[in-house]
Amino acid sequence: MALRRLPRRAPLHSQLRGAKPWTELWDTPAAGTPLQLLFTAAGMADHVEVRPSGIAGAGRGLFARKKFAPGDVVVSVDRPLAAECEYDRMLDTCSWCFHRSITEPEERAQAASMGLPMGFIEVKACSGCRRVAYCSKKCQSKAWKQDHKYECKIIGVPGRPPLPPPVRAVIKLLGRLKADPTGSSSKLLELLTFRPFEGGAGLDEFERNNKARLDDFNTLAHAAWFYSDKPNFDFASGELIAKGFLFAFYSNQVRISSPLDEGQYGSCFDPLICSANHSCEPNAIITFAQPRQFIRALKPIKAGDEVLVHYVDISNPFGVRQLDLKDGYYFHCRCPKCKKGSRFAAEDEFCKMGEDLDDDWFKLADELVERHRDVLDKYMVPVNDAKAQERLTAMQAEAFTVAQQKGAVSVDDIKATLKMCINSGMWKWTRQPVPKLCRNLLSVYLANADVYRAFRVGIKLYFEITPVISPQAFSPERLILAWNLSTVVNVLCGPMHEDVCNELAKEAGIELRVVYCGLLFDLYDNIDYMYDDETPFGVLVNGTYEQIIPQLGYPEQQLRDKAKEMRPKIEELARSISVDTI
Ligand SMILES: C[S@@+](CC[C@H](N)C(=O)[O-])C[C@H]1O[C@@H](n2cnc3c(N)ncnc32)[C@H](O)[C@@H]1O
Repeated sequence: MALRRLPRRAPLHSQLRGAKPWTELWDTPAAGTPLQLLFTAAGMADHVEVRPSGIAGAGRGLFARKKFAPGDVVVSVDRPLAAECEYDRMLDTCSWCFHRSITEPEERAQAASMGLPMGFIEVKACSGCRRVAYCSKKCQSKAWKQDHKYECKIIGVPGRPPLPPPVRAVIKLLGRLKADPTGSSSKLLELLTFRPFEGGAGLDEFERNNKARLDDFNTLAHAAWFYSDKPNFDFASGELIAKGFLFAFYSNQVRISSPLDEGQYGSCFDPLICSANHSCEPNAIITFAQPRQFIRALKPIKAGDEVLVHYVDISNPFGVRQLDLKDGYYFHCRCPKCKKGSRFAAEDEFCKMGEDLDDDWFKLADELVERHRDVLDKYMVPVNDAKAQERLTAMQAEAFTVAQQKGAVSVDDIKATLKMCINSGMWKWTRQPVPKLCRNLLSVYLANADVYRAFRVGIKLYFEITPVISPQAFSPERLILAWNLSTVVNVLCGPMHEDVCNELAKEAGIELRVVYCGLLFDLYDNIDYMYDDETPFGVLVNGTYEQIIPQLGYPEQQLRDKAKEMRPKIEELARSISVDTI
């Protein structure tokens, strides 16, 4: 971050002292019940309501007012209130609708030939700032009208380093509030009632626990306020409001990504969506459909049930989930599952008791204890024997460090870590980070166009691992994996890989074309629960299905029966793939 460090300021709690408490500010009759205005504006008042959460200490939560079946849309917003592109996406992704465009000609032609939207979309930089881009005049004009006008001159200053996405979000929110401090924009102040900020208490807690981060945070909030021409408001100091907005964005932001692309396009914050609390056993999920954002039911939800989503990967063991929530969202999870602790959950189980680690692994484990001493707390595995606990914890730290490493990781490093987990006899294939390591291996094989190996790890993931960690067949993980695997199998069915097809048919009785159809059926039957026909992924899946299946010259039911018959064979092949042959 290339921002100049600004002069130290008094701690937030002392600035707040003597000021009107935040809660009082928003309790004026004009403000209405916090969040009610936003709900009414979005027309969701009949579907959901906000009231005290069933999770102790979690503040408010989102509750269903009617019943929802799996896949139903519980909440829908046309575009999140604040949504910003990542630094490296600002010139290839539309800053309004978040469709990405591929700029490299060869890659673009390939994407277009596969029917992928990023092969057709073209973005143009804003002629004012040249820092952000749009895919159409319509998107540009919507963005300008809503809030780009407040940041265009600020971010376009020649030589000024790009501002972090949350700072840009705050500049725009301040601009909106400044332009209309008492009118409809005043409802933006409801953002300050969000946990963990709620009246500045979250910031005070932040200061107690993480002083260094608070300094950075104050610097960024000051920068947003300063660049916005230091606005002030009758009801509170502009800089405090900037802090509140920044904290609300930082601690509640949701990643913007696309199922058709790896990586992150941006981050967003929407008060309606963000009123749902986290659970490690959620009944709903947040999805993004460029630029619409939804909460969709994962399980049946009854009227009166709290709608709970996941903020972090819930297939991780208890300790890792708790830390991810603490680091990313600044709270300790007190969902019903976490209240029971770590001992009984499937994702925390090892194949054997920690004390039963084979002697052969002691030397490696002791080396890892030294290497990961600083993070042992984070990966702690509770075991009765202290030495066994330290060793298993260090192995878990090593496995997660490799699995979460950013940037290029070699196939050898991933495989060595997988071997440690599986050959030590401690990990199941479904215990994290083994699934993550397999997914990383799949990405590397795909990037290297190593189609056969991608197929092997892909079927291991799709037919053996993911059904356990993502039980709903329409979960994004399952659908995305089905799509990736279907493209791999389709390539293997081509003339270049005839030998592979023949060998699989001869050795295992597996017909790859039938496997391909089976994957298309899985996708077609489940896609609507998560991505409707207006989303790029929905269009792609439905379009591929409608083009391919009728061409095959068999009645659809006959193809479905054949795919069903083939399934146990491919599942058996998946199970037979060992850590040495993956
Ligand atoms: C996106 S907001 C959700 C709305 C929030 N409960 C409110 O009252 O504004 C996230 C905040 O809710 C609280 N929260 C959400 N899920 C929680 C959980 N499982 N356990 C404890 N607190 C939770 C935390 O304070 C967290 O920072």
